Order: sequence, then structure tokens, then C-alpha cells
Amino acid sequence: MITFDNVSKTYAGQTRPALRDVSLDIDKGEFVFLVGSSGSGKSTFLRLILREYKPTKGSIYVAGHDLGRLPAWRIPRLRRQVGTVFQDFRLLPGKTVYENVAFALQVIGKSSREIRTIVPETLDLVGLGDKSERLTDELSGGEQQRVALARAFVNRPPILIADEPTGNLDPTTSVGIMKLLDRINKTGTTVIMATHDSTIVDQMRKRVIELSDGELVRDQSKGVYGY
Ligand SMILES: Nc1ncnc2c1ncn2[C@@H]1O[C@H](COP(=O)(O)OP(=O)(O)OP(=O)(O)O)[C@@H](O)[C@H]1O
Repeated sequence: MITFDNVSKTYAGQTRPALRDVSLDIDKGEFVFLVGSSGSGKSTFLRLILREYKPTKGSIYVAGHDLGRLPAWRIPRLRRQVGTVFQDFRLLPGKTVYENVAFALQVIGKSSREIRTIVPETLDLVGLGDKSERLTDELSGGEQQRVALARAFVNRPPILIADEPTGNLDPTTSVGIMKLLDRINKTGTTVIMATHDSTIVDQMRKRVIELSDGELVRDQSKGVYGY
């Protein structure tokens, strides 16, 4: 589903690469934790998958797209196949839960009839079926992250990227979000999650990829946080 082939990325004006010669394959349906200290290259790795940047060296393949050959007009299609969730939720302010999730479908041209069916189904999946008319600004952090997850998953992308999705949440709320991510993964969605949360990584025992100074230093199945 995702292949990195000798990928390096050096940002403009920098001498040290943020990613250095990284090669790996992530198969369809895998759940992968991306760990490493601050500045080790985790966000850079995720942003390359989204084609926010091109690598300085090497090739990247995502859901059948060769990102080095992807013309700019095809980037939106790539991004539709990769749902994203971030630490800071990034919801539309002043909009309801329903509107936040429906918007993701409106921008890809779904009919209002489809939207009226799919949005409530997805809100039920994340446990927010009874809060669809609430403004997202009035929800707890955990609920806001559920909305963000619903929005990322509403068009059933084959890949979901989560960049520290529990970073702003307390441990109990985080467990709820992880259960949801696990559930989404069990539908066949490939999940890649960057995190500093050792408890979660140690509990879930999924594949762990560790970066250190931009290099891939560990790739462990049923791994632990351990650095
Ligand atoms: N847009 C940018 N321009 C220049 N340098 C950057 C840019 N983004 C990241 N870097 C640098 O690249 C390196 C890797 O950063 P990255 O954000 O990928 O790390 P990270 O592992 O996600 O860190 P954190 O856990 O703090 O989010 C760092 O040295 C960082 O300063």
C-alpha cells in the first residue's frame, strides 16, 4: 500500500536531511506506529506520503501512485485516499458535528442524498450519533477528536494517517480514540500513527517503526515504544 525506496528529504536551506535513505513497505490493512524523539523525522515521513513535499532522493508509492510522477492535478485524488487526523483536531469552527463531517463529502462531489445516509452512519461508528447538531467548539477534546476521525474516515479511504492523535487528550480519552482507530483498521484500512505515547504503543503491540535523526533504526512487529 505504501513503499519508500531509498527516500531522503533535505528541506530547503538545511544541510542535514530530515529523512535519510529510508526504505520500507507497509501492506494493506497494517497498523503501524511511527516513533522517535522530537525532530527525528516522523512528520516529514507523513507529509511525504501526502505529497506535501517531494523527496530529495528516492521513490515513494502510495495506493498505486508513483508520487515522483504524480502531476499536480492528480494530488487531490491521492489525498482523498489518505484520511488525516492531527493532534489539534483542525475542525471547522462555528459548524456543527454533522456539518464538519458532511463537508468532507461535499468537497468531493457526493450527492446530498448520499451525504444524508453516510454521515449519520459514520457518526454512529464514532459514538457521536446523538451529538450531530452540536457545535464542535462546545465539545470535549475527546469528542472533537472523534469528529476529526469521522471526517477522515467518512469516504472510507484505504489509508489513515494520524499525527499524535492523542497528544492533547487524557489517558482514558486516549484509550477510546485508540479503540476507534483499531476498529477502523479492522475494516481493512491501513493506519499509520506517529506518537510519543509509550503506554498506548506498549499496550497495542502493533508494528513499530522508529526513526532517529531521520534514519530508520527499528522495524519491529508486535513492537514496543522502547527508546
Ligand atoms: N518545513 C521545514 N523546513 C525546514 N526544516 C524542517 C521543516 N520541517 C521540519 N524540519 C526539520 O526536519 C527535522 C525533522 O522534523 P519532523 O517535524 O519531521 O520531526 P518529528 O519527528 O515529527 O518531530 P516532533 O515529534 O517534534 O513532531 C527537524 O530537524 C526539523 O527541524
